[in-house]
Amino acid sequence: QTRNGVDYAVADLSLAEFGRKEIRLAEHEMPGLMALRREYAEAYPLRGARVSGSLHMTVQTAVLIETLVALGAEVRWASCNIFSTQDHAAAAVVVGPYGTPEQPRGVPVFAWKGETLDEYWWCTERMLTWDGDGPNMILDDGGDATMLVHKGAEYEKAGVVPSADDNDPDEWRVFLSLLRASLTAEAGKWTKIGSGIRGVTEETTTGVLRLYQLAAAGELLFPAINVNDAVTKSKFDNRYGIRHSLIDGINRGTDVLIGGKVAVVCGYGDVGKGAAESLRGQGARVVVTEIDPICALQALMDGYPVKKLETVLPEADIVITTTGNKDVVMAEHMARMKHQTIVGNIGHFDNELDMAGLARYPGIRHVNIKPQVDEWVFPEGHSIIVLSEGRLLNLGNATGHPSFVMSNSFSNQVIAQIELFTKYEEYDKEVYRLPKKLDEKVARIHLAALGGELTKLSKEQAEYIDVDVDGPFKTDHYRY
Ligand SMILES: NC(=O)c1ccc[n+]([C@@H]2O[C@H](COP(=O)([O-])OP(=O)(O)OC[C@H]3O[C@@H](n4cnc5c(N)ncnc54)[C@H](O)[C@@H]3O)[C@@H](O)[C@H]2O)c1
Ligand SMILES: Nc1ncnc2c1ncn2CC[C@H](O)C(=O)O
Repeated sequence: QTRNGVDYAVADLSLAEFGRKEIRLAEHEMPGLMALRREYAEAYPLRGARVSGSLHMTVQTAVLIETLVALGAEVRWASCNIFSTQDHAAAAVVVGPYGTPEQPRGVPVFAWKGETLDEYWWCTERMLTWDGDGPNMILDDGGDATMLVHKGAEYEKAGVVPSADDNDPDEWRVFLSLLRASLTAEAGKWTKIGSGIRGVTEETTTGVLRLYQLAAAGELLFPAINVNDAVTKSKFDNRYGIRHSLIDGINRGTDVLIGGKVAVVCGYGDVGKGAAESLRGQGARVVVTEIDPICALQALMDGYPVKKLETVLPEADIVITTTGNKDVVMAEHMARMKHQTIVGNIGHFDNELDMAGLARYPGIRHVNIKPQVDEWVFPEGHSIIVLSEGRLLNLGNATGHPSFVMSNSFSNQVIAQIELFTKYEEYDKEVYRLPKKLDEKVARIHLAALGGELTKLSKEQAEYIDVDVDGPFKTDHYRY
């Protein structure tokens, strides 16, 4: 739809007032973004930027979007997951701080909670399709927007969109059919869009992996900044954000007592560490599975047994995947689980759980309990409870990470957008990280907001540890 010149597709514009109230409260908890608005108030460094954003459309993301606009950008937005949109936040962003549902004056948003796969890719295409000149920046989470541009340009060059294989996931089939229709409707659309992009800033681990793969293959169409590996992003959002939002999702989804239960956490990276702490904080007996001896040893040193999933299945009450990998919990595993074991994923994509294999399991019966909570009953009688259909449950069953930790992540996003948009000629078609000085700048803002008091190095001390009095305080290879 278009109202007052603002394109949008959201659940219900009348939710905007509620969304605006929560956005106002969130701003107080997002000191990094508010500091950047003050720092760049009159400079408008993003004037001329046309940012296409694919990132969970939450209250926190609304503050990010309105920060980009405050710095001069034009923005179009879609969510990067079919269940993660908060409809009141989406409505508030379309209406804007000064508009009304009748006369919106905000930003085009194409997102609602509970999209189908077809609707998801329709929203993603709309987010990338501008009147006149196309986007000149992408802000991505997981890489779907970047993939649409790259695959679109690739298939335009090949002159054909390939057909999906029989064992391809539905998502890929839907993606290819959207591209087939898009290439028919407008020849050369994606090649043109790709050539107009100055750069992409990527939010998450899985999206960053895809960028490095594109770069390694020499296929990256534009420079990229890996926001995930800013220390003030992944060592905070991935860990402390999950510590907060994992049990939120399990509680809202099932209201099952977590204390005393056996909870299996697959993966002990940044997210897995937060997940284990979240569950142990509720009194669960946490067991970790890992492929990497270093992370496995960390888990043991943190007091968690490290076992193979097959070993711990007979006693597991809760199984959570956090790996960024695929095929971690298969239908055969689920068939061997205890009655009413809770199964969920907090990795970026749903392919960590074998949902297709579960749906095909002989004699399986599906019972929807409520939105994003499904019981799957095996023929011999036991059932499992799957959250958010295997999609990231902290956003599907709850509201994701809290504002303060997203302020860290999104401050890095805004800094990265300014860096790439204003200095894109200095960048090649490679993947970059932000300098440590900017990481420490983000940390300083949030440290102050929590009342932290930094100790000042003397000149002699600085020389002794070979750093500058004002930082950077660590070498590039320091691990935190
Ligand atoms: N839900 C959220 O809010 C949220 C937030 C941040 C990141 N993420 C996503 O979570 C995922 C993990 O992110 P991360 O930063 O922790 O990545 P990471 O690489 O730090 O950790 C993943 C861990 O999983 C392990 N692993 C890989 N395959 C495995 C397998 N088959 N069995 C057991 N362990 C295995 C790896 O060794 C690694 O230690 C990514 O998809 C990321 O995009 C989600
Ligand atoms: N509240 C949130 N708003 C937007 N994105 C969120 C929120 N909580 C988790 N995420 C996922 C983004 C996260 O940085 C990632 O890496 O996936």
